[in-house]
Amino acid sequence: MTVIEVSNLQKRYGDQVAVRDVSFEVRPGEIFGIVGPNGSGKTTTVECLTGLRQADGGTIRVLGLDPTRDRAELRHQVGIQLQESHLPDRLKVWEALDLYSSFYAEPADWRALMDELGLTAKRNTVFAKLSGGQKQRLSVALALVGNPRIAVLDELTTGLDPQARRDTWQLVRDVRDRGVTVVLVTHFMDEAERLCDRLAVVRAGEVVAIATPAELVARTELPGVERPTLEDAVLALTSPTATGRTATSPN
Ligand SMILES: Nc1ncnc2c1ncn2[C@@H]1O[C@H](COP(=O)(O)OP(=O)(O)OP(=O)(O)O)[C@@H](O)[C@H]1O
Repeated sequence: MTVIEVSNLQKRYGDQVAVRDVSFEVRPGEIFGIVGPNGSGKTTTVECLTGLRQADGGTIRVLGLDPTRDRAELRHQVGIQLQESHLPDRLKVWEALDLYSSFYAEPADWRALMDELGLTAKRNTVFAKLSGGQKQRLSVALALVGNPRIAVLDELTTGLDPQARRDTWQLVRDVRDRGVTVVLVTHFMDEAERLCDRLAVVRAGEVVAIATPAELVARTELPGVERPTLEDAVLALTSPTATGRTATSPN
């Protein structure tokens, strides 16, 4: 059984091919990571699967639904935290959480989320006066406030301090333990290694490997490198000189 199925996704912006051919499946309750260089199509892919952008080709099914056609229905099932979230400058932290939770039939307890994300002391601070990391925490809280079945998190911990990163990882694990399936776009290999059950590695709009972090490392053979890391493995797969896909099938 799969929660998300992406088959031969394609997306162009004018002449620019952002996603050339992306296919993957996400299983229930897993934390599925998408990694790859800047501009390789990760954000575009997650925007297509959440219905924020319309694909030019291929098919996407999320909980059996089409994200473009069934966007209204999926909105209640999928929580999204995007790279740059903007809220009205004068909206206070608690007001944002209260407002977002009012959009959902069965919201999470926003006060508990505010607490878990270390925002309680900032509850009366307006969005414009939050630090970058605090804005990031708020965007994670807003992605989870609707009690979604799927959470899509794009560069979840960018801008967070080391303690906040670890707290956020724990929060994602807790969310997964409650049965939520997580799709996580990240540039941090420590995050991918600690958090993700499986990773899709993308390069120039194509999936070049799908495997567990440990499998990706085990497959990597680099001259002169005795114990390759996950970063070595991903760089070897995505460097401009890398060719082809790994021996095993992408799924
Ligand atoms: N709105 C847009 N209009 C035109 N081109 C875009 C737009 N959004 C993305 N692109 C282009 O599409 C390609 C893929 O971008 P995308 O943001 O999906 O990559 P990414 O893998 O998420 O990158 P990053 O790691 O830097 O966030 C890039 O070449 C980018 O310049």
